[in-house]
Amino acid sequence: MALPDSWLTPPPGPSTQAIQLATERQQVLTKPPGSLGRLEQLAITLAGLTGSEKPTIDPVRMVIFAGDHGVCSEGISAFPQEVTAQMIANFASGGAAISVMAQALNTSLEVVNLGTVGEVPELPGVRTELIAPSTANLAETPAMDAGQIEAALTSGDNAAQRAHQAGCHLFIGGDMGIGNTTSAAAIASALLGLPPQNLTGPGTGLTSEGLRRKTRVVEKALARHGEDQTPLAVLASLGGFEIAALSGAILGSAARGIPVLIDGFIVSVAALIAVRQQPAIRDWLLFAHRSAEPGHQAVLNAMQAEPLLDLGMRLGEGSGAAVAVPLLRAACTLHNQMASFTDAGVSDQSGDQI
Ligand SMILES: Cc1cc2ncn([C@H]3O[C@H](COP(=O)(O)O)[C@@H](O)[C@H]3O)c2cc1C
Ligand SMILES: O=C(O)c1cccnc1
Repeated sequence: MALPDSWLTPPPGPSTQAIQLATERQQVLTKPPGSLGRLEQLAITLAGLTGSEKPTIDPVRMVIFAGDHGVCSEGISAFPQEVTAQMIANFASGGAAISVMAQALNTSLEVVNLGTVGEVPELPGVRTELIAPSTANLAETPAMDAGQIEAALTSGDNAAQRAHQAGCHLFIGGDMGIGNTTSAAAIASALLGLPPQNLTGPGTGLTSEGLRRKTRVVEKALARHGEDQTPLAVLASLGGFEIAALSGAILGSAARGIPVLIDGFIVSVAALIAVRQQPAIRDWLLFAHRSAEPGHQAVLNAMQAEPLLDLGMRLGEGSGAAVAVPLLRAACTLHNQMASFTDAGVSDQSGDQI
């Protein structure tokens, strides 16, 4: 299988010199040290990742990967499978949550269609990179064959390459695929060795009866899959086109020195695959929010991630990451533009501790 280089090569480390300079700068800005809370460390982290004492996240690149899931035939979503294709059109026409946020934040938004059961016409802003109309039903057989997973990973890596060529300083990946919370729960169960019951949630809004059925489907998929925890094997067996592309995009961004702002449950599961494959990429990940999907916390714990926001969001599309962009911008602007004690003629903290 011809995997992208980023799947095999460790990413560069953050710049220790930029971290040192940014840490010193934080100490001399006109505020009590530590008073900007997590925004201070965020600026220092971004300095290390961008290799600049004064970091920026702009331009930001957002990419939504879309694909359908064969497991929908098990009745595991509150919504019909056609919604995946319909939402691609909605992304293109500007009506989806992530489209509205991209417009408001003045960021570029790409949509990559990896294959849907419903038909999608050629639309501006939508790249058509069809792999198949959907994955196979992961409760019965592996979701993807070798050629399909390779195509999905490469699609993600190519998106990271486009972001790199465009000089982007932050990558946000988003997901669209009815049924993908089932796939993500199965992947997380396999990788974390936790019971499906702990990781399977209502997704788009299943009833408690629906949730019981979904949990049984994930249990069946895991029994079929077995014990193999190799990231690529888990992804092929239990994943989706968009989840694999997200893993490829995350690895590809880190390999090219682009920090990645991770969205909710689905993107975090894609990140977990990437981290298990290449632990050094963990440094390149910032976590935007805690999804209301109950499995998310265990996935965050596995990566020692403390997200910035906890708003009860459970949409996907990269929407939680988009909502956190102004926080990252604020961290950079404060760090870059505040005056130092010396420049502003403000007295420094006295040596006498009272
Ligand atoms: C209108 C609509 C817009 C969405 N945008 C993201 N998702 C999210 O919900 C789906 C996963 O939930 P489940 O596993 O329960 O199907 C994915 O498509 C995900 O991107 C949406 C879902 C719907 C219905
Ligand atoms: O947190 C997510 O990524 C999520 C939650 C529910 C449905 N779709 C996505």
